Parts: sequence; structure tokens; C-alpha cells
Amino acid sequence: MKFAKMQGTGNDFICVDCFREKIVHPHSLARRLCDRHFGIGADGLLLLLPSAAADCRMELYNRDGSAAGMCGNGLRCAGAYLNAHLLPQRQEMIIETRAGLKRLWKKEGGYRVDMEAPRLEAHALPVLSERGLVIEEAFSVEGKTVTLTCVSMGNPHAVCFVEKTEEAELELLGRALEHHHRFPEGVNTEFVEIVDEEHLKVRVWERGCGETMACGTGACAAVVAGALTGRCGRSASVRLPGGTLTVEWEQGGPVFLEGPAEEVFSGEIPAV
Ligand SMILES: N[C@H](CCC[C@H](N)C(=O)O)C(=O)O
Repeated sequence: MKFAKMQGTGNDFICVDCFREKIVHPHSLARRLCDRHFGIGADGLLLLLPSAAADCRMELYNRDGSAAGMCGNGLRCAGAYLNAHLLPQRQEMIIETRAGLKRLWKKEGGYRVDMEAPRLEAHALPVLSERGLVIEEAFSVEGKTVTLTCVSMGNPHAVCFVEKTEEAELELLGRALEHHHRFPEGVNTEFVEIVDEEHLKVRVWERGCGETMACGTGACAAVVAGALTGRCGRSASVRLPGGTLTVEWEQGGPVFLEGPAEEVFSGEIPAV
């Protein structure tokens, strides 16, 4: 089986061109190939398949084999793979995901993705805080009270604002929230430090992966939550351990994510 190793701000994927390869058991394959000691090593398995409605269909499987509805870094990597191997001249593409059709544009140094509008949890009600009406929930986790703003970008996110990302109890709280009864399908948790109105620092504990170098949907959720709670503007530069992403949330509309994506190497492994 041929594959391409892709990365976007250090969030890395094993990309398989399923226009040419046939994958029968993606969940177990993701667990085996994403292992960084006994496999190729990656945060996820990215399958690119034919689509009747788009340039291709993207399926993302986390390192633990679980399927995810959306992946912002993965979409940019899919665009880079398509431009390199299947659609070399295309400047604009549409990729089908489990969360619907997503449009992306090739840009200097990477891709810009229309992530569409965020969705708030059904019961998320504004509460009055010193910043006015904000959307936050208090959770009891591991004997601590954490305040979260829950946002869906086609996959679930819990955003926690902290003074310093370096001091966040990321594994303790991220792992506990991932398996918290409030999130029956699990959750990605972002620990967000507000530098100023237009700059955020973020670390992410990803569902099905653990801490990653970056999370595209997580960067979007961080800016949306920051804007909803009056902590930052609707457009911001998001600095993650693996690099910087740009997020813009149009008034009452979609979120746009912009950042790099590259093919690091390609290879072949025995038929799976
Ligand atoms: N772990 C995520 C999927 C990968 C998302 C992330 N890598 C991104 O770039 O958005 C989930 O289970 O929802």
C-alpha cells in the first residue's frame, strides 16, 4: 500500500489515496500505522476517496482508531495532496467530510478553508459575567472546577481559558474531559491563553490522540469561544506548539482557517 506522510503545523497524518488503494478495516489500520514505534507514526489516518459531490471525500481516523467528523489540519493536507498528485492546477477545491462539504483555496504557503459556522451546544445559555453575557459552563473535573465554552466545528470542542498554557494541567484535565459523562462521544479540549485581542496561544488535548502539536478545528473553537466570552476579537492569530494558524469568524457566518500543509515523504508498506 502506497502512502504519503503529511503535516500541517506539526499535526501529522498518514494519507492514503483511495482512488488507487482499497482500505477494508480503517479503524484497526489507523491504530497500527499511527503507532510511533511499531508503525509509521502519526496523529491520524487520512483517507482520500472518490465523491459524487466533491473533488474527493476525506475520512479521518484518530490514532486510537476512532473516526472523527472534521479535521481542519487534515483538510489542508488533503488539499496539498490533491494539488501534488491528482489536481495539480486546481486553485479551489471542495472536499466532502462527515460534517458536510468544505471549500478550500490554495494560498501562498498553504490553504484557506471555509470551516462553516460553529455550532453551540443546544443547552448552552448565555450567563452574565463581568464581560457581559457570555456562554460558559462550570464543570467539576478531577476535584477541580473548570469553566468551559463548548463549541462544535463538526467535531466537539471544550475550550478552557488559562493564564499560561505552559502551566495547564493538559493531560489530567484533557483526558478526564475526553471521558467525561457530559461528552458521551468524547471531546477535544483546548487550553487557551489570551495574549491580546488578536493573538491567542493554544495547546490541545485531542480526542483519540492525546496532546498534538496543533488542531485546526481546535484553533477555530478557541477563537469562537474567545469572541463569545468577550476575551478576544473574531479574527486572531493562534500560536500552537507546532506553528501558527489564522482564524477569522465572519459576523453571523462561517469560520475561515488558514495555514500551511506539506507532504513530508511518501512510502510503501506491504499490502494490508
Ligand atoms: N481528534 C479530532 C479529529 C482531528 C482534528 C484535528 N487534528 C484538526 O486539525 O482539526 C476529533 O476526534 O474530533
